[in-house]
Order: sequence, then C-alpha cells, then structure tokens
Amino acid sequence: MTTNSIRSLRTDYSSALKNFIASSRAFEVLGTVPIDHDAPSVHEPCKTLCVLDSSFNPPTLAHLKMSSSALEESPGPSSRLLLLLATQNADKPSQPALFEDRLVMMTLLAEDLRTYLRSRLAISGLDDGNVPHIDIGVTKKPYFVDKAAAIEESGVYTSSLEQVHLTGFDTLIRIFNPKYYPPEHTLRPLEPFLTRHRLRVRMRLGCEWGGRQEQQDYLSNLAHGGKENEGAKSEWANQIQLVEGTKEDEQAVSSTKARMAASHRPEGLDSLVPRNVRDYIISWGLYKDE
Ligand SMILES: Nc1ncnc2c1ncn2[C@@H]1O[C@H](COP(=O)(O)OP(=O)(O)OP(=O)(O)O)[C@@H](O)[C@H]1O
Ligand SMILES: NC(=O)c1ccc[n+]([C@@H]2O[C@H](COP(=O)(O)O)[C@@H](O)[C@H]2O)c1
Repeated sequence: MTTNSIRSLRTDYSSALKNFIASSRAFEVLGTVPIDHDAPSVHEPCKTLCVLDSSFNPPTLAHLKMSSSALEESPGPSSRLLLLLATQNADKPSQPALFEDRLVMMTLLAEDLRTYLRSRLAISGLDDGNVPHIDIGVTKKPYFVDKAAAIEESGVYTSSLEQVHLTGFDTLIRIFNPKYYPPEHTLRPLEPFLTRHRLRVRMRLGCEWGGRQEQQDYLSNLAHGGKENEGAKSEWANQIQLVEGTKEDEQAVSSTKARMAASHRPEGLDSLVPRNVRDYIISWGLYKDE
C-alpha cells in the first residue's frame, strides 16, 4: 500500500468509526481485504467464520499465527476471517494507539496474512482462490457471548454460519470466570455461545497460565464435569480445541512487548509484529511515549 492510500484509508476508518460509535449498532464490518466491490450484502458461501477479537494494540505475529493456522486447517471459499476490534475491553482501560491506527494496522495484518497464506497454499498445490477474504470489524461488546450474538444479529453473514473464536489460553480462563456474568455469577450464560459456536484456543505458556500439561488438564477437567458446580456443561469441552502455541524455548510475543519495543528498541519489532505493521508503527511514530 502506498503512503497516500494508507493516509486515505486512515481518514475513511476515522469517519466510519465516528458513525459506528454514535450509532446503536453493536457490531459492524468497516472493510474487507481484498476490497470486494461485488460483495453480496450477505456472504452466502461462507460456512465458517473464524473470529479473532483483540485490541490489536498493535497486531502481533501471535495474531498472525493464530489466524493462519486456523485458516490452513480449513482452506477454501467456505471459510472467512473476521479481525474484530473490541472498542470496549472487559478489564483494561483504553490506551494508545488511536482506534483508526489500529484499524489500519489490522488491514496491514490482513494483507501480510494473505501473502503468507498464498505461499503456504502454493506449497500444498492449492491456488489463490483458496485464500479467504478477511473482514475488518468493530464491536462495542466486551464479552464473547455478546460479541457472537451481535455478529449473528447483524445479518452480515448467513444465519447458519458457525463462528470459531480464536483466543489464547489466558482468554479461555477469563471466558470461564463466573465473575463476568452477573447477577447470578454462574457460567450458564455461555450456553448459547458454546452450543452454536466453537473456540480454538492457542496455548500460552508462562507462570501466569501454567505449562502445557496444566492447560490440557484445565480442558479435561471441564470435559469430566469439573465445572458443573459453576453451571458449565461437560459437553462444552467438545466445542473447544486446544492448539499448540509458542514453544517453551521461543520468545513469547505480546502486544505489550511490541509497544515497549516501539518505544525503546524499534529493531526488536521485527520479531514481534508483521513487516507492514512494523513499518506503520515506525513511520507514524506510534507508542513513542510508552
Ligand atoms: N502469544 C500469544 N499466544 C497465545 N494467544 C495469544 C498470544 N497473543 C495474543 N493472544 C490471544 O489473542 C487474543 C487477543 O490478544 P490481545 O489483544 O489481548 O493481545 P495481548 O498480546 O495479550 O495484548 P496485551 O499485551 O496488550 O495485553 C487474546 O485471546 C489472547 O489470548
Ligand atoms: N468473559 C468474557 O467474555 C471476557 C473476559 C475477559 C476479556 N474478554 C475480552 O477478551 C478480549 C481480549 O482481552 P485482553 O485484550 O484483555 O486480553 C477483549 O475483547 C476482552 O473484552 C472477554
């Protein structure tokens, strides 16, 4: 993308965001990569929508890996990816960068992701038609049950569509924390979400979340009814796929680390964020004061 097209994309996102925030809508798609001029109002052929919800502050190589591995598992036009910017977080107050910068970086992530997928599909002998479209969306809903319902109710996708939410293990634990579900504070509100949709959870190793075995045990415990006293159903475990993440000897990647690198050691960005995102952070001077 040229500097001028990035500038004009940022302006477009800025005004679309203002409209969205002022509206009563809970979810909206603000862009698609590649731009799809002939797109139908409802995406008919799409059966599976992978959803990566994040603050994208900034998008990282972990976000790229989570998305690409999910899409590589089910290539073809029946899959689509939604990069979903959460304008309200369940726990964290909003921090820099501006939402319009994050939307531009999500678009750059989508382009890097499609380039990566194209090269992976070529190795498997599949053509470009199998590289999915990627939607850039926004939601005001902080909780996954409500995000999923807002996507369903928007009418943007077919009603039979299954959503596969791509999260890390740290987020799975929070989805299963009853503190988020007042007034009863049980896990029962997860029922419609985990009946209709799935979670694809990337392991995130570290002292906060435990090692590989502990993360597998967490899911087995759910499958064996260990959370029934909190209102969870053991069969929900069938809707949750736990996949490998960064290896124990590899550098952990996070948006926090990327913000710190942008501020103190920009050369460190190379191993944390996709190339186009790195160039944008540097040329727009994002996160300088972190
Ligand atoms: N390295 C990672 N491994 C596994 N999951 C990850 C990783 N980075 C992000 N995720 C997951 O991606 C989703 C969105 O990530 P999020 O925006 O919270 O990134 P983050 O790096 O944790 O952000 P921050 O550092 O600002 O807290 C969450 O479900 C999170 O668990
Ligand atoms: N119970 C839930 O559905 C729940 C709990 C905590 C965070 N979240 C969401 O997970 C996403 C990622 O959160 P963090 O950026 O805090 O890691 C955000 O959209 C946040 O609002 C959802």
